[in-house]
Formats: sequence, C-alpha cells, structure tokens
Amino acid sequence: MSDQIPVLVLSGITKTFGKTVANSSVSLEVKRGEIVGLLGENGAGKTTLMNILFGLYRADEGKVFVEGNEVNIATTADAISLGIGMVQQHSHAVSRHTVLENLMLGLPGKNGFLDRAFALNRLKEIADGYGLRLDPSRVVSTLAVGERQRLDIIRALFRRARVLILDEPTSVLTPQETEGLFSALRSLQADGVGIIFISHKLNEVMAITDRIVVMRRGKVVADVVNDKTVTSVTLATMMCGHEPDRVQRIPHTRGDACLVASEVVLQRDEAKKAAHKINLTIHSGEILGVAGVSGNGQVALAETIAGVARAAHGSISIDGDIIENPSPRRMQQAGLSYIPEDRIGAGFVSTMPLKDNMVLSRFSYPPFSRAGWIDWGKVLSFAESQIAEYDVRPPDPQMPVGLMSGGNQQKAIVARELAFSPRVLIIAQPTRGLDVSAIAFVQRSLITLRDAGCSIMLISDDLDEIFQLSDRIAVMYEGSIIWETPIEQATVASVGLAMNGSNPALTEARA
Ligand SMILES: Nc1ncnc2c1ncn2[C@@H]1O[C@H](COP(=O)(O)OP(=O)(O)OP(=O)(O)O)[C@@H](O)[C@H]1O
Repeated sequence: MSDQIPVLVLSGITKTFGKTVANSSVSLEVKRGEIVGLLGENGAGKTTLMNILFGLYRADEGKVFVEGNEVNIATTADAISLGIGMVQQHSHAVSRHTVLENLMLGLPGKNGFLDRAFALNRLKEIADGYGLRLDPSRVVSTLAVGERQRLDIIRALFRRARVLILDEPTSVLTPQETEGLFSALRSLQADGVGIIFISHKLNEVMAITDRIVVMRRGKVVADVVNDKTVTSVTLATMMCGHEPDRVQRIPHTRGDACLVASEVVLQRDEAKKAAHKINLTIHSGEILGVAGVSGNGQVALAETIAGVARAAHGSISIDGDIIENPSPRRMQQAGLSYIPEDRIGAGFVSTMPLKDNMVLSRFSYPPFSRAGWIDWGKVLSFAESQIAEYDVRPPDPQMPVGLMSGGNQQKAIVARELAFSPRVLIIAQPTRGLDVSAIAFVQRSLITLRDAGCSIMLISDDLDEIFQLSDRIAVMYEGSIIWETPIEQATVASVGLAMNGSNPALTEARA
C-alpha cells in the first residue's frame, strides 16, 4: 500500500487546442505505491493530461513535480529519464522491427553495441515475474492488437518506470491477460511504483485502484478514496452527471437467412494441412455474437466476409446472391458495412477532416456525388447530423480525426456505418474505449438496427456484451467455429470451454 510521499504532483494544468479546453486547471497527486484510477467520459481530457506528463504536449499553464522537485518535461526522453512510463491507447512500436529490437531502441549500448543478452534477460524477468510473454523474434507487424499492447506494457516495465501511466491498458486484453496485468501492477505497487490507470471499465477501476479521480469536460470533478461506498453507479454518475442505463436484449423473431458464408477457408489457414471450412448463416433481424480468445481467426473471418481479405476457398452470399470476387466495394454495394476493430488503421484516414471521413468510400455515390461532382454541402450536412445524433465531441466537422479522443473516433465510425442502413453489419469491438453513456447508446443503436431487419455479426472480446446483445453465439478456436448455439442455451462456463478448444456439446455428451 501507499506511503505518504507523492511521487508525482500535477498542479493547475491547463491545455487548450483552439477553442477546445482539454484541461482546465487540473491538479492530481500520486503517492508511491498508489494506484490512481483516472475516469471520465469520452473527450474529458484524460489522455491530454497524460500526454503532457509524458512530454508529448506542452501545458499552457501549470506545474509538474516528481519526488517533490519541480520538473520541466519538454520531450518524452525527459519523461522517461524522470522514470515516467506510458502505455498509450495506440501502440507506437516500430512495426518492421522485432519485439526485441523495439525494446532495445533508445537503450544505452555496451562498448558501442546494443546489449542483446541484457535485453533478453530483462524480457525473461518480466515474463517470469509478471506473466507478460512475447516471443522476442516476432516482427511487430505480425502481432495482433492485444500483443502489441502487451509489448508496450513490457517496454514500460523494461525501463523500470517509477510512475507508470496506463491509458486503457486492458481494452484489448483477454480476462486472463487482464488478471496477469493486475498481478503485475500489484507487484509494481509493492515496489513503490505510482500508477495512473485510465479505463472505462468501472469494475476494473474498482478492483485495482486505491483512489479514483474523475474528470468531466476538462476539469477534475471528484477525487475519492476507493472504499466500499464507491460503486459503478456512483462512479458513472460522477462521470456523466446521471445514472447509466443498461441495455437489455429483447428477443426478436428473426427473418430469412441473409448472410451466408459457405465452406469458407480463411487465407491464413490455407497452408495448414487441415484447413477448416467455415459455414455460417446470419438471418435478417438477428445478431450473431462471435466470441473467442483474440487471435483465433475472428478478425480474419470478418475481413474475409467484408472483402478486405480473400477467402482461400468458399463463397459468400447476401439474400441469396453469391458475391463474386468479393472486394470491400463489392460487399458495400451488396449492402454490407464493416466496422473494424482498428478504427484508425482500417476505418479512418487520421489526417483527413471528420466530415470527409464520414463519407469515406461513399464519396463517389449519390447523394454525395452526382454526374462526377461531389456535393460538399451534402457531405457537410450529413456529417453534422451524425455528429449531433451520436454526440461526437468536439462537434467540429473540420477536425482531423487523428486529433479526436479515442472514444469519439469510435462514436464517429459507428455513426457513419449505421447511417447507411446496412443489410449486413460486421462490427468488431463496438464499444471498446467508449464511456458508459456512449456504450448504452451504441448498444441500443445495434438493437434498433437488428429490429429493422439487419443481420449483424458482432465480434467482441467482452463476453458480457455478447450475452447482452446476441441472439446466437458462435465461438472461434484456431480458425474454425467450434461451437454455435442460441444465446439462451449458452453459459459463461460453456463459452469459456469452447474458447479453450472443447466443444461443450461433446463434453456434455461424454459426461
Ligand atoms: N492535438 C489536438 N488537437 C486538437 N484537439 C485535441 C488534440 N488532442 C486532444 N484534443 C481534444 O481535446 C479533448 C480531450 O481529448 P482527450 O483525448 O484528452 O480525451 P479523453 O478523456 O482521453 O477521451 P477518451 O476516453 O475518448 O479517450 C478532445 O476534445 C480532443 O478532441
């Protein structure tokens, strides 16, 4: 537990971007061995504050003290040398380099050479000590999102940070990995490291932190000890100003088969001796939840159906029409919308204004384009109406999406895809990074879309969400659908079994 010495003090930090006041006179303290939760609705200013602390932004006003001394953090190198480590929402690891090379970047060499033996040793210590494992020879571009984030966490631990900032670190981790991270954080805490833990997952914040600071619209609105009086309802109320509402699934009568994937073999599995054939049907007015430990083919399946990746074998049809040579454009023309988990990589162009991103890939169709001319007025009015409906902040259609907060980027991409009333929607991790109000809003939108007859494939690492929204569940394991059942017949235990490779139906039959 913490002693009374603050390892870090932020005092009166203010930061504005044009008209946006991202931080308004924010003060925050972290003691040695203390885990402080930083909560706030999307766009509240949490990441900006941490970016200031990590030398990525300069504050307009305010002071930072480390171990009682006022410090000047002008660059990330300054922050790192002061013992501040940060795991950001999006990994900045160099994708062409290996895990080991990334860890060694910026390390002092020995006799002019980078010390591989030292780095490997430290990597092993972290793996053994904290259960965070990665193959040092893997090239970063081949790592899944969850593995990249694990690399960032390892990198911060590698540099022996005394203040560790974690910006939504568990959003891409499996429950087991999260447990592993939590035990790692507890050991770091015992070593006296001060930790700032940013998350929208209130249960996790309550489970791991000693104190919770809540921000709203750039200001600190609460700073409370995490004791028994703190509940997810009190926290959500502090964040959003009202109690959160939980979306409940209402059973719905499904229509005819709409999306049919027949004998599909994922490209990545083609070379394997026993490549699995995937057969999958989603009816009109039905949500199929796809669960699985990340990396078991869920993304490859989504990309194959969306035409982003080619199937090695098999066919895909919508409403009985087989789509020949599926490409993203063909699938879109057939009425399919795809919201990938990596919104900046695959969903948006980060340097382009929000308004242009809202019609990306639909620029050349009516109503945005007629006889070869783009109707910019239509583009703008469409963007403005979606921004207002989904409460995207700041409500500025000209803002490059790369400058928006993570949660607001997610709201914008959901707003874009749902606006076109898709026949089929494939959506991966729809509420990752969203605050409690936005989660309820997006989940309700998905149910409304289902009720209007859309076939939805929902890929989520959040089992609660799958149970909350799906009519049927399919579990993927090593590139195939190992088990599929109506949601009423699934339990957390049976899904867990399937996620680990055992078909619950066969296990029950044997018992
Ligand atoms: N470089 C920038 N230029 C302009 N505006 C910015 C920039 N960086 C952040 N902002 C704005 O500052 C505000 C706070 O954003 P920030 O990313 O700090 O929020 P957050 O609390 O971390 O949100 P989330 O939970 O969605 O990640 C947002 O309105 C955001 O658009």
